[in-house]
Amino acid sequence: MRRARALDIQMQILKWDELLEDRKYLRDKVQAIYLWWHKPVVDRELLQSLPNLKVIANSGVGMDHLDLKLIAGFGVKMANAPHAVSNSTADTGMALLLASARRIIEVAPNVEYCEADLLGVEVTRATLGIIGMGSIGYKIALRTACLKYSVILFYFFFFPVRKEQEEQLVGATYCGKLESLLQQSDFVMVVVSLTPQTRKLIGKREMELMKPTATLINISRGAVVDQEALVSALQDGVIRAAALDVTYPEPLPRDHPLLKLKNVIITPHLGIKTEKTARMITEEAVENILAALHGLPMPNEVKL
Ligand SMILES: O=CC(=O)O
Repeated sequence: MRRARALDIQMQILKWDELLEDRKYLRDKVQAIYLWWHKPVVDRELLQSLPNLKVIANSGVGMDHLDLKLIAGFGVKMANAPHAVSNSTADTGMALLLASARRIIEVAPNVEYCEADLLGVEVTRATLGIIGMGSIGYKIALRTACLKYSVILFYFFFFPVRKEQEEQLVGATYCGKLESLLQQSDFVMVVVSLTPQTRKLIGKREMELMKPTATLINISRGAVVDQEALVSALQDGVIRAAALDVTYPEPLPRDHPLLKLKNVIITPHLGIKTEKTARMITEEAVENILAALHGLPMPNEVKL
């Protein structure tokens, strides 16, 4: 808001419900949309009804819920919030990794005993493969330094430029092939965005390449992992365990086979949900909106 005043912008914030009512004069005013948790749904009808719309700012990093081509076709700019979300999402990934390694969720209700067969796996000096070296992947790698992890990174093809400086900073080894990352890792952390190229990136074949003692952690989007293949892999001991903050659909139906397995932890897309992150996301969105409205470069513009 301070920034808004400095730039002499008069902002009127409209609630979505107000726009849904048939009040054309309000719709004509709208220049920016801040999408809070994927709402409202941005479809052709909506875009046609907002003739002065210039920018859509998303409250998170993933843009898979948006038809980017359609939006760009209306001449509307788009932005996400990759920096605001990186710490809380990396924390969620680490929490899932540690909880799965030490079987915390499975064991926690049983406070009266500790059976010998409840052995977990050690994380110190394990090998962690991070698929995706965006801002979240990097923050995970940073967090593992104190566990003396051997961190290997696989950049997916939409990170065409290697980030060698970051690799050195976190002591990571770049791994050119997904296959070798899967074969070497004790923990595989999936952090790529969902795109047509990454849909079901981790399927039956990829799980079979993993060690039978390995754990798969997904904090990106459910559809990056083939969920049917995952159920079989977990049932048949192809991999040790999975920890998922994302699934498809969300939430899973109550009778979904994943919910019946002991070697799975599922959290309800908790990734970025902290108070501080919520505030930072909004700040990042406002910065992008103001830049777009002033015709300035947007810090986090998402282009096709
Ligand atoms: O899911 C969270 C995000 O897209 O940032």
